[in-house]
Amino acid sequence: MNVLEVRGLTKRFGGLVAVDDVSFDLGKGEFLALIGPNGAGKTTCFNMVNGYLRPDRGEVRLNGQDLIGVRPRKIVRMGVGRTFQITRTFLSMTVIENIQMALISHHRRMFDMLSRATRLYRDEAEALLRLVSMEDQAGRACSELAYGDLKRLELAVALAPDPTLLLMDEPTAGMAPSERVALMELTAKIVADRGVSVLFTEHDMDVVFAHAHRILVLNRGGLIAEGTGEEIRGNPLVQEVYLGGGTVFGESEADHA
Ligand SMILES: Nc1ncnc2c1ncn2[C@@H]1O[C@H](COP(=O)(O)OP(=O)(O)OP(=O)(O)O)[C@@H](O)[C@H]1O
Repeated sequence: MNVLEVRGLTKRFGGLVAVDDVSFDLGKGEFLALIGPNGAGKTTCFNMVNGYLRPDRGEVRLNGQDLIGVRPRKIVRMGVGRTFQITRTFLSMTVIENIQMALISHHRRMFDMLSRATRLYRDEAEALLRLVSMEDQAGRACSELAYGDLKRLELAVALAPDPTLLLMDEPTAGMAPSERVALMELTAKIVADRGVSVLFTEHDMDVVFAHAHRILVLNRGGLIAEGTGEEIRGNPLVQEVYLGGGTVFGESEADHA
């Protein structure tokens, strides 16, 4: 059975059809990229999968269970994780406290902000830190972390609820090209080891072609292509959309700098 099944997903904002009759499947352990120019509808698609937005039409099923109308928190409990930016509040905490907080929230326990020495889920948090090779940074304040380390921490936090599906919206945004490759290699290794499926959006085509098992291309809300990296690179419609946007496959952003 597919982990995720999306059928006829449609969302309008006033007169604009942001997502137009989009259908796709995501298999177990698959790394699926959702790409497209700015405004193509990628984030809107994500937000309908994780319950932040209700579609006007269409179906979303996780392991056969209908997700339409289910609240975002419940969707997380059903196994959909999402990398999210660590906010200002969380920056004031240490690395390990951030992961403990995610574990505590997942297990519906109360987090005692005043008791910094909390031992709750410490072992599990340390295991997650080892997964992203940050065990030596457990006691550091997040505000001191380098950007690449913060992204690795975000990945560990997203894995805390033990998701079967991980949604990653532009996971490498703001990173240097070399850091992007390292983060995606780490992500690919972890998700393969844990059998997690990943749906990710990404503007860096080098990252997409290096890691996606399959690629979906959105343009103006509609799915215009689906296939392997090779198929997508050779697709004339996709080339036209990207060439029109000034992006040439095979050139990294560094080439434009
Ligand atoms: N809440 C909203 N209200 C009105 N229009 C919206 C809203 N959210 C998104 N849109 C519009 O819907 C379209 C799709 O936006 P979306 O953010 O999903 O695209 P995207 O592919 O994620 O773009 P980007 O790559 O720039 O993040 C855009 O035209 C956007 O302006």
